[in-house]
Amino acid sequence: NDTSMQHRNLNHMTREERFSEAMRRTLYALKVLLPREGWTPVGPEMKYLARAIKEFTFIIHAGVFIPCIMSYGTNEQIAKWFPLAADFRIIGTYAQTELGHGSFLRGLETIATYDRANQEFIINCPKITAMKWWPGDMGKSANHVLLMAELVIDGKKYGMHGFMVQIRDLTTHEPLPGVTVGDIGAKLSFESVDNGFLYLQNVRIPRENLLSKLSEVHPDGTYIKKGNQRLMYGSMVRVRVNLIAHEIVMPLAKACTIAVRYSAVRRQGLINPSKEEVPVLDYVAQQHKLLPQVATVFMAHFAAKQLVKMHHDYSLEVEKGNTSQLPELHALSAGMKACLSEQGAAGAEIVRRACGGHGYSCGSGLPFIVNRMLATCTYEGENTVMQLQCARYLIKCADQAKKDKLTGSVWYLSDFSNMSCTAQTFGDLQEPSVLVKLHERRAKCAVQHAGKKMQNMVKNGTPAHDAWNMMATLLINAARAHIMQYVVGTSVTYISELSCSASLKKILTQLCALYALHNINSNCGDFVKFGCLTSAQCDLAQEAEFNLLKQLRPDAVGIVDSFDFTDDILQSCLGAYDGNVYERLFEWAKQAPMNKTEVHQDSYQYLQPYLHEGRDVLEGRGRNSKL
Ligand SMILES: CCCCCCCCCC/C=C\C/C=C/C(=O)SCCNC(=O)CCNC(=O)[C@H](O)C(C)(C)COP(=O)(O)OP(=O)(O)OC[C@H]1O[C@@H](n2cnc3c(N)ncnc32)[C@H](O)[C@@H]1OP(=O)(O)O
Ligand SMILES: Cc1cc2nc3c(=O)[nH]c(=O)nc-3n(C[C@H](O)[C@H](O)[C@H](O)COP(=O)(O)OP(=O)(O)OC[C@H]3O[C@@H](n4cnc5c(N)ncnc54)[C@H](O)[C@@H]3O)c2cc1C
Repeated sequence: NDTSMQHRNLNHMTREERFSEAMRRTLYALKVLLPREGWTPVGPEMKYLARAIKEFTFIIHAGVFIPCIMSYGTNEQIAKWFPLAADFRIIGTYAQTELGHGSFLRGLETIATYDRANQEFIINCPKITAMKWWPGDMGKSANHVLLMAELVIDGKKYGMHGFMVQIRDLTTHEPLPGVTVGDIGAKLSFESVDNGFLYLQNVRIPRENLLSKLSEVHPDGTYIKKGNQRLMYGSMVRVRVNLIAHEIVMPLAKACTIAVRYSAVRRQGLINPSKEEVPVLDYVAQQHKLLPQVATVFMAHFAAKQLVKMHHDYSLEVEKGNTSQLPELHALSAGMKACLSEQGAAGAEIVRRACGGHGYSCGSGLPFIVNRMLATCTYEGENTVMQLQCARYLIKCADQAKKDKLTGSVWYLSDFSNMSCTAQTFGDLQEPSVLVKLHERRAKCAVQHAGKKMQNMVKNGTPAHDAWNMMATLLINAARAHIMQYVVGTSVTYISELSCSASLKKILTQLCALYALHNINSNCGDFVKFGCLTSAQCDLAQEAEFNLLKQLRPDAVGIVDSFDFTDDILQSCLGAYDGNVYERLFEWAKQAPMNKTEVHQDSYQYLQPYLHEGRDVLEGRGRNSKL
């Protein structure tokens, strides 16, 4: 109810207005509104905030830069920089991606050369492709960066390390000497974020600015490794784990709320010619578009909770020096981020399109969501690259499964029990345990299939790296299959252990079955090819899905209402709680800047001569048409 937090209509603002407004609102919320325990904003307001604010600033400052200080800094460095960053007295970003490289980190070109005489690092972008490009909050906001650069001592390269680099003056906010920095320009989304470019030329920083939890450089230039160097990639794992809830589950839930509510209001066409026009939600085709996406919200939410717990447990172990869980966590987080962002972004577009013409209007609130979700397929690890990382781990585990009993998320690779499906009715295929087994079997076969193909190629003389490249599509499919069995399996377990009313558990179980069956029916080629289902059972799987659509239709609006988004959060003429779609659309359009005058003078000047000629002809004064 705080008017300072109410959204102005984003679609009627310029990019610079949105950038400025997001910064005002973010600082107001985080520094004025929210109670805090040290850095952490606490209380129910924080949860509301994560749902409420459509456009944050300082996402990277808060979500990446500060956690990196904690992950890569020594206690002294944390004591120095954390309080400043936590209180926004320095604004930072995570500057890793370059103009020439984003996925292949070993190809990064920015270098930090140790100057022993002055005990400093000299930072350089040796050529244009080395310029940092994309980091959020970097173009106009940040005055510091956590710069990921190649450490060089006496001509020897030591790989990517993290350096704290000040880029703007703390009084004037002007770029410091040797720093060229700015905004990279208009993007598909994230209009309020100043993703930036950063060109560094002979910028000197003290030796103490190398974040030294995992390695350090002594004054004489001696390099000391202090831990598992893979932890240098830890920031990316943490963001991948956390972004699923924030940037995939939440936006998809908003999109589904809008589309389902609108579909319950929008009447278009007839089912029974003798009856009145129906709400489009009564069309099974519409249910088939919307309800599996609603189910995805819940299943992705449950799986993400499990992954967050796994990351938390791993973090506690790392504090004790045990990094043994890192390979599995990296593979799972990379795969989950890639597969759920792929599903989420596609799902948001499916439900947008299901709203017809008004779904194409920014007044629906849907284009904002769709465009923003598209970015999740690219940032924090481009999806293909992440799926291949996941597949790399699965192939290794499949080899190990031949001699060891595996545990964790890959346990099923060493399960050699009979997994044939005995389903005789579509009801059998709605059973959670049957659906879990089907997904495990499909994943196991997909991993083994990809591995076998590569082994055969290598046996026939193909170099391993070429076999890997040529089988990439199979490997990506194996990664997707692995994640799907993880999502279905964790969701079934989560729901079974949930203490809630029987009616709620029934709905959640139906949604879980719908999610699993929709995945089976969308990938039935795999399920038949790997002998998981017969062709007749595939028919039953389709019947099972259609039956669930029918069962869930009466509760569809109630289910999305349970996400509890206010109208101010949704900012949607189609998804407002009162369902007054047409009045809201008309009111919204009238507020558009284009309508602030009845005649648009700038364009009228071009039209005027022709209109006056037309007027004269119609009033009998003018010459006949030139044509
Ligand atoms: C307040 C809450 C906030 C919540 C968050 C909300 C976020 C909101 C939205 C934010 C918006 C934008 C943020 C975006 C930020 C960015 O995009 S930051 C930049 C992200 N960039 C990347 O992800 C780069 C991807 N590339 C890589 O990670 C590596 O290049 C790649 C892994 C692809 C290859 O690594 P290499 O070392 O070259 O080679 P490889 O041989 O494949 O791997 C070697 C070895 O290392 C293991 N490995 C790789 N990565 C990791 C890792 N991250 N952790 C652990 N281990 C890793 C790999 O498995 C291999 O192991 P093996 O045993 O030899 O098999
Ligand atoms: C909105 C947004 C915010 C961002 N914020 C930040 C930030 O704050 N900090 C930061 O450092 N970066 C940030 N980034 C950059 C982001 O991390 C990179 O864009 C991302 O890692 C992808 O790398 P790339 O752009 O080099 O794509 P590329 O890797 O060049 O991708 C191009 C194509 O090559 C393919 N490809 C690449 N490598 C392989 C491979 N090994 N095998 C098969 N195919 C391959 C990809 O699949 C893709 O199809 C942001 C990006 C966006 C869009």
